Amino acid sequence: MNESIKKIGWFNRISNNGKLERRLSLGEYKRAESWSKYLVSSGGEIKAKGDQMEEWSADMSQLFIGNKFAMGRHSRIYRGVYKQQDVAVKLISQPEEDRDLAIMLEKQFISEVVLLFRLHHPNIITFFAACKKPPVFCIINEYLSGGSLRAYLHQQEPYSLNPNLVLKLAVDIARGMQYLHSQGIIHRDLKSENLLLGENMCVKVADFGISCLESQCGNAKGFTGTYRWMAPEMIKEKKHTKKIDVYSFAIVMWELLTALTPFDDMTPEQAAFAVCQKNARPPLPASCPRAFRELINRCWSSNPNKRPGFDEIVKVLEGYAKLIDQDPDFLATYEPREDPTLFKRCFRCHTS
Ligand SMILES: Nc1ncnc2c1ncn2[C@@H]1O[C@H](COP(=O)(O)OP(=O)(O)OP(=O)(O)O)[C@@H](O)[C@H]1O
Repeated sequence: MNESIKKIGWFNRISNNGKLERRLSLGEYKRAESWSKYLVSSGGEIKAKGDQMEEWSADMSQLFIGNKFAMGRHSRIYRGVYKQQDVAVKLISQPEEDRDLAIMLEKQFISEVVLLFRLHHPNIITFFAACKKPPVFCIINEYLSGGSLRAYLHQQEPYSLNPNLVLKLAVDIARGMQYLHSQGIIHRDLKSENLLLGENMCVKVADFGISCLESQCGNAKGFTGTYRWMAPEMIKEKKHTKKIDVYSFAIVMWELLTALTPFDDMTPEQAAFAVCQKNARPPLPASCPRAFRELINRCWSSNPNKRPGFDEIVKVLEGYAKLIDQDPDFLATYEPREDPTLFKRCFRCHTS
């Protein structure tokens, strides 16, 4: 047994009806050896167009599953080892009693796998493989030991993150989103819970369950994103564009600056109403550097056309990062109105 497998300690298995059974001890594991015999037996591969299926389908003889460490609304996430690498295994089980939900989860699974398969970027979670054995689906991604950005922020004192760290994290997120948009994909659920931390506080964008190709997104009717991070046009169920992710990015920047939950004195529905009807936004702290304040205010503008795209956001943030290299106090002392050329300078230092 290799070291990675020993590390995760316990091993689970899926029964013939697709249910995850109790953990196996190491002794039992030796008999079970891997998930292959449980998950692959009835040939539940992903049915997809073309040859992609072959490339996505997990080689189940190479998958070992350890402890559950997180849960989503309809999923459980386990540590695991796949082809000798640390992975997170997301198991989605379709409820027997709710056919509509079961169909929706299957659609989301297929869509997430199709999108993940084509994404390759240092700020996007790395996808390894997937398998489908209704009523259970699994997605195997790289394991990110830092957990979610939300969990990290909730361990910090409010307003305590160093602005330079805020900038570093924001640059990572913006680069991931810039790449995603360059691929024609809208994330539609960008929030700190769907941002994961890897080595050296590198942030990676994750959870593409409700993402879509911009050309195929349609309107947002029946949509299940998260209100506190959701752009007003999305809440109103109008046709939406990539700019909804820019709005959510502004809320994530607010989270970085405050380490709090947006609109935490309201229910999600009250927050949605306040955003749409009263143009409410979570209050930026007085300590917020002006460089961030200006960018955030543009990004969460109620008019999507006034929001910058991620190309511009990345350039601006990278420009700030370069200026910090020259002057570590740059963010504290930045006075934009007295220096109208700053944005241009930022662009120049990025491109030079
Ligand atoms: N690859 C990973 N590495 C480390 N932690 C992970 C990984 N994938 C997921 N997690 C953890 O599991 C949580 C839920 O994962 P994810 O958002 O992918 O599930 P989900 O079913 O789509 O959730 P929801 O539908 O509620 O948004 C994340 O917030 C994170 O804490």
